[in-house]
Amino acid sequence: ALFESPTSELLNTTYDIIIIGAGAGGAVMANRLTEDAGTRVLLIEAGGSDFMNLNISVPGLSSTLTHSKFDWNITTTPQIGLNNRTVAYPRGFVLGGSTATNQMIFCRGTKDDWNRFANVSGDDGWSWEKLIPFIVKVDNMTAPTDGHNTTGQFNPAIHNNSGVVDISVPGVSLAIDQRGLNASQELSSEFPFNLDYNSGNTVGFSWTQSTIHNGHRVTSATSYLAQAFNRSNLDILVNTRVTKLVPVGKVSGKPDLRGVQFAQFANGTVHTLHAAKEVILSAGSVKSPHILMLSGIGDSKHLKSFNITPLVDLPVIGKNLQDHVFLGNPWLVNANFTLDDVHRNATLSAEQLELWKVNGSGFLGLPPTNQFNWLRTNSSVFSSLNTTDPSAGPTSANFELIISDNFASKRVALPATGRFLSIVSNLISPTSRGNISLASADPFDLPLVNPNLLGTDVDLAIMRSAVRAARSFIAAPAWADYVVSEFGAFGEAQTDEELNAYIRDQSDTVDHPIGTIPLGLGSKGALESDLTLKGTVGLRVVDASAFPFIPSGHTQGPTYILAERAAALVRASLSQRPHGV
Ligand SMILES: Cc1cc2nc3c(=O)[nH]c(=O)nc-3n(C[C@H](O)[C@H](O)[C@H](O)COP(=O)(O)OP(=O)(O)OC[C@H]3O[C@@H](n4cnc5c(N)ncnc54)[C@H](O)[C@@H]3O)c2cc1C
Repeated sequence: ALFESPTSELLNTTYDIIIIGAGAGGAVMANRLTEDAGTRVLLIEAGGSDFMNLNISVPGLSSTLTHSKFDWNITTTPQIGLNNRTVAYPRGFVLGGSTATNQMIFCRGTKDDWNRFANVSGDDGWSWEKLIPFIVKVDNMTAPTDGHNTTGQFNPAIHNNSGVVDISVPGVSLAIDQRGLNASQELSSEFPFNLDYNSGNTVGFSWTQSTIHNGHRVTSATSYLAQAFNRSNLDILVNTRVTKLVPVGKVSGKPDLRGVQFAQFANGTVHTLHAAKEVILSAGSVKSPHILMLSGIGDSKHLKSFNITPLVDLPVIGKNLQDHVFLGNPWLVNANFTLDDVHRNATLSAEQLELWKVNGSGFLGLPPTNQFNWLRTNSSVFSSLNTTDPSAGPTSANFELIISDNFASKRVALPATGRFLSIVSNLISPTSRGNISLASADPFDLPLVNPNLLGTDVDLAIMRSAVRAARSFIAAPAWADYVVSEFGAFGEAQTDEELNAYIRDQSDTVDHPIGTIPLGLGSKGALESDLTLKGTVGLRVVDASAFPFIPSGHTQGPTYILAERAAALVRASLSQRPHGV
């Protein structure tokens, strides 16, 4: 059942499992663990239950979600790599978490990404090969909204048709799509066509796959949670923030963290529930480490400076934050329509919304891009800096080029006139590491978020290669009669120094934080390979904070996959101890 507040019925129930956070990780866990009718689960979500809100459902309205009631409204600390600018750091605050507010691109990660996780965790179960049964449990490839023939746009052989999350290739074709394909053919050694970037090897030019079905956004709430809503062994409590984990005792000298405290408002009543079997922390890469720190788990010195009594000293918590970097590069184009028209013209956009309401068709049902390139930086860039390639291996890109039929910038507003083509350069295998730290000991205060975007010279060099590659792609004959000129500050940036200044001035986040409670052996890892928190019992972390390295793709798919295996691990461990912990 769904609870908008903690009623006495809920407070008097004994739950086997308490899950904190209903995003990508938490929703998978809630679904898979309640498949066993004998397991009683409580899912606690800080945000509300309005996950079918129009602004969430319509893909083309996703830009309205940042700074809305569906957002945690976080701003970063000043970013040294961005000339000390602060940037918005959106995180979903609703059933579905960030899957309800994201840009819907669906990636699985690569063979090398997952094999690296297997290496650093010492567990072959995280390798690509071993994960295939879990990978295919996630996505369900569906027909695009316009029903077009999708031959040559993805490889059906590697997709399941019975996964939980509906995905599709773009449902409306754009005038630039054919030019993109032609450019990849004309420059095939630099931008080779890749039939399916979700094969384990992303490298090349591909059609996008998105969490969109019939023009509607698909979230972890409309997929994993919707399947489980009516199960009598699942309760969902919304509008409620977990403030702290509390030990219920000790097992072999380790704190047993099955106690969960929560409240609806700052200074509101604090309730405590104890899970009979396990607590699953899935509050995402910003809030999961925050909750641990509030509970005395993290870098003891840091915690003591806020008068929090340390419980477990795990200095790595909050410190391995990694994120992708966004930079929109715009060209003025010679076209009589681009998506800029929909963004600028209120009448046209209202017409498109009416069309969408009929059957999900029209431009508002599109993902932010129909095609992209995933590319590797020339190794000479790394040798000239006396360093090695930071990507996980040859199947992983160093950067992504997102082809957008509009002015795509997080820094500069859409100009009043002109039509645009943008290539967003996305630094996909960064070396910078940032951190999450406490701003205060008050659980209703947000933590300090420092993703340290472009914090290293290597990252800046990869970004320069990404801007230069965008220019090479647009130099293909396919664009010759379409592109007029580079626009604004982009056009001025040619030398290395000019490029550095442009990149630092215009870059932003791609909203993919990971790694703040990483899997890994030794002091580099906070989690054992089964995702239990080191030095404790009764607690697992199942969300994007568990990745030791950032996947070289967008992060919702890898989080779903991680959670599918996590659910199998929890179920196996529950079946071995049916009568208690
Ligand atoms: C604007 C934006 C664009 C993105 N674009 C893409 C994209 O195109 N493709 C892609 O693959 N990924 C994208 N992502 C990233 C992707 O959505 C995340 O990687 C993924 O959702 C992470 O899952 P998670 O379970 O770790 O966290 P989340 O999905 O963020 O879920 C965490 C949940 O925990 C809840 N929570 C937090 N604290 C508490 C608390 N104290 N008590 C109770 N509940 C709590 C939150 O409200 C939230 O619902 C984007 C993200 C954003 C924000």
